[in-house]
Amino acid sequence: AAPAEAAAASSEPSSSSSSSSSSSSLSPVRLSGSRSGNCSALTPSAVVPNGVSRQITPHAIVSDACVSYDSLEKLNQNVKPAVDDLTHTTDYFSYYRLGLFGRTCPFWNDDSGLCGNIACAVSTIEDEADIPLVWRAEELSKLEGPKAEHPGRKAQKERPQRPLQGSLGENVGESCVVDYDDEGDDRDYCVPDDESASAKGDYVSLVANPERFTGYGGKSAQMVWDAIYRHNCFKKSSFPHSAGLGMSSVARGPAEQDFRAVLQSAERQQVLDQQRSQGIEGPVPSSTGLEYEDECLEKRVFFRVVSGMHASINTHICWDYLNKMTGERGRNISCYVERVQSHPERIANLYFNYALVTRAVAKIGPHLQAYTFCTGDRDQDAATKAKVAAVVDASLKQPEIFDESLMFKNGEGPSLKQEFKDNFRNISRIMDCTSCDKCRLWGKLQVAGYGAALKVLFEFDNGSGEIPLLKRTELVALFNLYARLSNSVDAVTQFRDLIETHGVTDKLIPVEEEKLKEDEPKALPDRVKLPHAVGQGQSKQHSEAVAENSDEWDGLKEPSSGDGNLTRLQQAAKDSADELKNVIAVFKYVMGGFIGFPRWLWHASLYEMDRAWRWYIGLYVPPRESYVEWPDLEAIFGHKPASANTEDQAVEREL
Ligand SMILES: Cc1cc2nc3c(=O)[nH]c(=O)nc-3n(C[C@H](O)[C@H](O)[C@H](O)COP(=O)(O)OP(=O)(O)OC[C@H]3O[C@@H](n4cnc5c(N)ncnc54)[C@H](O)[C@@H]3O)c2cc1C
Repeated sequence: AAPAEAAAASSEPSSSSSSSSSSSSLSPVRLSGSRSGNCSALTPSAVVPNGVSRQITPHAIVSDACVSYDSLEKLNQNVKPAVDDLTHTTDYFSYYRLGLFGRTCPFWNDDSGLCGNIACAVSTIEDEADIPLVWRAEELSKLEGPKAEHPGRKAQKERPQRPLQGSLGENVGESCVVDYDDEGDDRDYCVPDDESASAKGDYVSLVANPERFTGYGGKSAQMVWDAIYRHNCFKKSSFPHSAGLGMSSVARGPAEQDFRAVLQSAERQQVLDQQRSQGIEGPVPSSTGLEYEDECLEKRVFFRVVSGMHASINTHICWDYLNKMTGERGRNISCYVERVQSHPERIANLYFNYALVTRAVAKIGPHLQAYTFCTGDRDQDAATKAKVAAVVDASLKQPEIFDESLMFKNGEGPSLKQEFKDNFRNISRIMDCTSCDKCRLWGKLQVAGYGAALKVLFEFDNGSGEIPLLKRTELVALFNLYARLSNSVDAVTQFRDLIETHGVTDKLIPVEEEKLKEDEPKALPDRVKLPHAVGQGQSKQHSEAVAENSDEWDGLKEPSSGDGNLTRLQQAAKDSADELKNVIAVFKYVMGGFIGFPRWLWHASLYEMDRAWRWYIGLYVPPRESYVEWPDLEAIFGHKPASANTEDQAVEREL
């Protein structure tokens, strides 16, 4: 993707070239160039020579948008808590329906082992034989949490409130989750028309499957990225000045186009492989046109969206990285520096995407007031609506952010609009070649999210008063994409601070306490935490969870070569911290008792004397106010300790 990246770099404003290449690429992100901040001032930017990565300063305007980097970071301080809350705590936005399984990679033959076969991804990275099973790429790639099949029309009709019959969990508001559109949204917007329409998709939990390091990589991942960057070219007819390697005629149907693309891609891949085997770095044979700096706004935007998505995924991988030998999770600074920070144009593209999606959310937001999120649960519906409104309010704090009205207007612009859309559909199909379920989930969701954002930006006219019709899947994808980008922007700012504190290091920076708690159920089953984790009324679910996790734990219990020691040490340290908290709580309680006792004794004595006097003179005697009771352990500890619950004790004994 080197030439394409150079093209992205070229879209940085040229006004501050003096600050460019000299500064260290390892220094905190510096963004360069400046612009008036007025969207209407947008012009195609000057071209810089291949390979020149400009440094950028915080006050610079993000190219092709109309907002500075630091304004976006400030905006994100409001957006992040709201969008995290929305995507983590509402049923509507935390489950996603998509066709994940049974799809074949339309670009390579699965038999070749290059795609669709998990083994190819695993075998090409480091030798995994020495790695405990739970940390191998194959395991890390698997989807976790509940999964439900899309119910047929009959089930939807017969059980409108419980069409999924509790398969996602008893407390899930199913009317907030089920997508009543049987056509499947991903097919509608992001997958070409000739795709098999048989699968109706599954519902998966986005919260149980966070986007983070999975170990997926090697040739399979490389081919997918290569395909994304090189297959999705704009037709030659739209590029009068583009490279001569493009398609010579316009194919009739999507399948025919794909076929041609596959043939072309195979040829290009051959040349690329040859170049790589000879150690030649440089322009890949491609028909993107970008290497020849076909720099109309639309084509730049298309590339920037893809590159920004790639940068966001890589930022999350480095942010939530796993050392597969020790099971330690943490921030991987050198990974981030290598993959993202040392390429300022990738950061620029990431921020550009953030601006673009913010604009889409702000544009559609007011229309969502009329939207019903959960047909069968009024409370959840109201709560979801309020949380969506909070995100939209936050996004509106920066009114001038991206001016979509400048796109698809001049020159070849209008003819590019359909291609833009088709290319996104194509990218969605390429995602089926990702042989890692979790990566495919997030890859597809994000592409669908960009598809929805582009639809909002370019299909709906602000002035017309027309209400944009987004389907459930598109809305869920859009807001979860926004949450991903918001987390990436936040991670970029936090990595900047980490680099200042730790320098560029290979050592993982531990994830703070809160994050560890989220991760524990995967890394350390509940059985380990039983005495602390069991709360009131949880015993049944708890014992089920223990049963479910016990296999996983068995894999970790007696690691053959000391693997997992660090994780258990972390757990031991956490247990000690919990105990210390309990001791402090008891200490405070006892000391509070001592201090309050004289006062209490004085009041109780006066009260009792008053009662005695009343009894003596024959007046009404009020009931006694003082009595002896056991301390309320829940109030002291903030939860009911396991030992106080006999049912839970039984579970403990069983184990
Ligand atoms: C759809 C998809 C989703 C994925 N999700 C995950 C995931 O959730 N967790 C996980 O651990 N792994 C995931 N991966 C794998 C991950 O993206 C990398 O491919 C893998 O970590 C190997 O990284 P790499 O350093 O070889 O370079 P890659 O990230 O594979 O990059 C390949 C080439 O693309 C170019 N490039 C890199 N970044 C950019 C950019 N921002 N803009 C332009 N060009 C760029 C570079 O020239 C690079 O050499 C996913 C892969 C795909 C295709």
